[in-house]
Amino acid sequence: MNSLESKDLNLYYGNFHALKNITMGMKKNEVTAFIGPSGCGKSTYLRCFNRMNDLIDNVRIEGEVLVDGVDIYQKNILVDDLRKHVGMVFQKPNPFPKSIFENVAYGLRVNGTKDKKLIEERVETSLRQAALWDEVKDKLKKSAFELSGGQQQRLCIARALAIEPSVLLMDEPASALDPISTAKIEELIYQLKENYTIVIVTHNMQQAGRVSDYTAFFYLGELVEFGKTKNLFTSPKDERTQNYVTGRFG
Ligand SMILES: Nc1ncnc2c1ncn2[C@@H]1O[C@H](COP(=O)(O)OP(=O)(O)OP(=O)(O)O)[C@@H](O)[C@H]1O
Repeated sequence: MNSLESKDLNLYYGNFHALKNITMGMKKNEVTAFIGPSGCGKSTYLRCFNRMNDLIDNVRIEGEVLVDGVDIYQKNILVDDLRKHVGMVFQKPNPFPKSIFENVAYGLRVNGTKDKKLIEERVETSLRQAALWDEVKDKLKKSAFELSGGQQQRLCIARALAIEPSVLLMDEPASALDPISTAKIEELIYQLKENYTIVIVTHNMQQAGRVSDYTAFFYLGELVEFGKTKNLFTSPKDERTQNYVTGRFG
């Protein structure tokens, strides 16, 4: 079964038709990259899967969006529960003005976890999963703002992992980072896919090639092509995909 899926999905911002009849599915424990020129709808589509678009005025959605086979736009869906299941990491690291420890513990506390030992264990595990533990284990009480940009982004990943989602949506998670931090995030994505379904929006085609199993190419709100990353980059079927992946526009 697909972990994430949409059927005939259309999304409008007011009168603007931003996503046009998107039907596709993303498999469990695979990494899918969304590529395409600026404004083609990648982030909009990504945000459909944890209903982040609900926070934007004037959005209208038609069609179905399924997470583990469940239509997440049904009336009885609890959005907070959905977001526990489908975590998200944004383009710019956005740690809270709290200590490193409290940033990662935050979601657990909000969910009502009181067991101190459990929280400590989960914080350590999440920081290890995010490949940050060794760098911060001696300064967990320090402010998250004392970390570098790359460390802050891994902290945000640890924060997302702490509440044990099964899906991780990443919107250009490395675009604000230097090459070494970017490499760390890419390595991390590779390791995380064993346990998570990951979707990453990226402008960097080399990055899509390195980290993803499947790639979806979007253009002007349409899904133009979707397939195994290797095939999409080496033998694209659509001329627009070919022009984009060979750098002729975008
Ligand atoms: N809150 C909003 N209100 C109105 N229009 C929006 C809103 N957010 C996005 N759009 C429009 O929807 C289209 C898709 O935007 P989106 O951010 O999803 O594209 P993108 O492919 O992720 O772009 P980028 O690569 O630049 O981040 C764009 O034309 C954008 O201007």
